[in-house]
Amino acid sequence: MIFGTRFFGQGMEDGGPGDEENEHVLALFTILKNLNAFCIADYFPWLRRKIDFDGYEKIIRAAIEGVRKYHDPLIDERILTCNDGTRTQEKYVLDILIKHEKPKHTPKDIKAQILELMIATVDNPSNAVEWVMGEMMSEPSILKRAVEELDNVVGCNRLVEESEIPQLNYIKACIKESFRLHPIAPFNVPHVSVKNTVVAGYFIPKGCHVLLSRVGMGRNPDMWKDPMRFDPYQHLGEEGKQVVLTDNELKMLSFSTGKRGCPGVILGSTITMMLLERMIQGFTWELPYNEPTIKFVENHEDLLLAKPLLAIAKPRLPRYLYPKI
Ligand code: HEM
Repeated sequence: MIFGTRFFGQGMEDGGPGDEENEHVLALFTILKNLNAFCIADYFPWLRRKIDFDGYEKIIRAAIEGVRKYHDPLIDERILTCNDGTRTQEKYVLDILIKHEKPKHTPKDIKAQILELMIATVDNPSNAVEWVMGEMMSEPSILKRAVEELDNVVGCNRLVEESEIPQLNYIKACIKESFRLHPIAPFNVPHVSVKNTVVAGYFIPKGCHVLLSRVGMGRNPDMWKDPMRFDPYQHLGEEGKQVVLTDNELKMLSFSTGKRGCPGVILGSTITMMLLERMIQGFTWELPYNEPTIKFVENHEDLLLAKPLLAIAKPRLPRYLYPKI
């Protein structure tokens, strides 16, 4: 979508990502993991490259280099071919950024924007779906109801399409519940107040760093009944009412809200929904016999499942829907 390539490098023989993409994704996750790290040079820029308590500046510099060694040569080459007229297509985000006229973006801006889009997109959908799959497998009635919804709306002779998302309300509620109970990170990205202000009776001085706790909101017992239980029903509301994955009342934090809220709500919702729908429509899922239970334990630095979910998938639709098997 951004570059017009599925992943960096040649990939594996089976069509999956290879070493280069693994390195790229690992570097993106390192940046994300350290988003809230305390770096003294953020407050006193003249200390940059001089004092680096706990080494966070070094970690982030290395991770950014790890990402940019894949991005930047492609961006530089695309800028050349767009500018000399060899490339006329405006098919991908990169083409659009390069050809944008008012304002005209510099190569430095384009590289920064692409890096931002990459770190903004990579983690939330996969984390939400991994947790929801774990929750569904440990509570099979949830999985059964989700699969029944797909069978009723789509049937078993073709794959679910994006246009059907509005009719898959229960599955949407499962994803929303995953965003509530299992956010990818304990805090939202840091914000800085631009003027003195009062929010909910709290005085926030100008220049203050404001961190919203995603777990504090999503697991708040004053707001949610039995907050540690995975319960998609609490998002369903009245019969026929659409479930939306955003929460502008900030009872929980999925995409956040306001001027700096996530600009990728529709794309992010679609990626997450399609990933889960295709997985549960296309396959039955079981735990391996040597690991029959799921340990719902979170990582220390982020809130990913500490031990990645391991499950066995078996096709459940007619054979012609799996051309590569
Ligand atoms: C399920 C998927 C996603 C979730 C849950 C999610 C959630 C969020 C959250 C919580 C923020 C922080 C908002 C704030 O600072 O208050 C954010 C920011 C952002 N997101 Fe998403 N996001 C998702 C997918 C995407 C996608 C697909 C894109 C790209 C097209 C994207 C682009 C961005 C950008 C550029 C920002 C920074 C906005 C700014 O600082 O002004 N996100 N997202």
